[in-house]
Amino acid sequence: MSADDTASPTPPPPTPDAPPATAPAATPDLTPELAEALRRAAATPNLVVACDYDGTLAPFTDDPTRAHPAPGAIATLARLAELPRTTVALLSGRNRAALAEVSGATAPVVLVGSHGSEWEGGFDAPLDDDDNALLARLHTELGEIAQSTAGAHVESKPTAAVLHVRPVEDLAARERATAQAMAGPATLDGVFVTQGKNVVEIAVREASKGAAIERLVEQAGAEVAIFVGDDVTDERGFARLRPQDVGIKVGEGETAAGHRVADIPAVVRLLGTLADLRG
Ligand SMILES: O=P(O)(O)OC[C@H]1O[C@H](O[C@H]2O[C@H](CO)[C@@H](O)[C@H](O)[C@H]2O)[C@H](O)[C@@H](O)[C@@H]1O
Repeated sequence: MSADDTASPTPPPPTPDAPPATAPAATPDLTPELAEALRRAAATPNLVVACDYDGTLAPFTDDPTRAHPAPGAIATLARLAELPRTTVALLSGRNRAALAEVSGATAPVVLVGSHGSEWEGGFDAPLDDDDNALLARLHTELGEIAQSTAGAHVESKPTAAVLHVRPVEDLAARERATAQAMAGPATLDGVFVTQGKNVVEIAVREASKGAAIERLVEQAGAEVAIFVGDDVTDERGFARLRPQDVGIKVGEGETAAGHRVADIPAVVRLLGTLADLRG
C-alpha cells in the first residue's frame, strides 16, 4: 500500500468551496519541467484539462459516498472551465450520477463516468439481456465474497460490480477476498477487470480513460491536453497522451506520466496556477 493509499478519517461534508489563494506562476510543488509544461499548455489556443477524482481531487474514505472534494478543488476546476476555449473534465471510474453527487461539480465542467464510457447522453452501447444477466451474476458472486469478509461491500455501477475491501481491517482477509474475486468472477467470459486501490471492478463493457481523453481532445480541437490521476486505471489515460500533452501522476508508484506531484493539495495548487497563467 502506498502512502497515498491510506484511508483518511471521513472528512466533514463540503463547505463553501472557496478557491485557494492565488498561486504564483510556479510553486514549490512543481519541477521546472512541469512549470514549463504548464506555461506552454496555458498558452495553447484550445486546451483540455482532465482530472481523475478519487485520490486526485478527493481523499480516500471507507465509504465512497463520503469522498468529498478537497478544499478549493471544485471551485478551481470551475474557474478554469469558465476560461475561453478551455474544456475541463472530471474523468472518473465512478458512475456519472455518483460522480456528480459526491463532487458537486456542474457544467461547464464535463463529467465523464464509468472509466470513460459514460457521458452526458449515457453509454454509447446500452446493455442487452445477455449483458444484464452477466452483470447480475457478477453481483451475486462478488456479493457472496463480501458477505464472508467482514467490512467488504459491493458497489453497483451501470455496467459493473465493484468489490470494495478498504474497510476490511484484517489484511489477510482483504487479500483473500481480492484473490477470490480474481480467481472467480474475474475469469468469466465477457468481463473486463480493473484492479484499483482496494477495489476489484468487474465490468461487462470495456472502458478506457485513454479513449475518453482522445474524445475530449477531438471535440475541443485541443492542441494540448493535461491529464492528472493517481491510480492504476489512470495509466490507460497517460499511455494514450500525445507527445505535446502533459500527464501528471499524483503520489508514488510506477507511471507512464511525464510529471508527478506529491498529493491532492498540490493538485489543487497546480490547477490554480494553470488558471492564473491562462486567465
Ligand atoms: O477514477 P476515480 O475517480 O479515481 O475512481 C476510482 C474508484 O473510486 C472509488 O473508489 C476509490 O475511492 C473510494 C472512496 O474514497 C475508496 O473507498 C476505494 O477504496 C477507492 O478505490 C469508487 O468507489 C470506485 O467506483 C471508482 O472506480
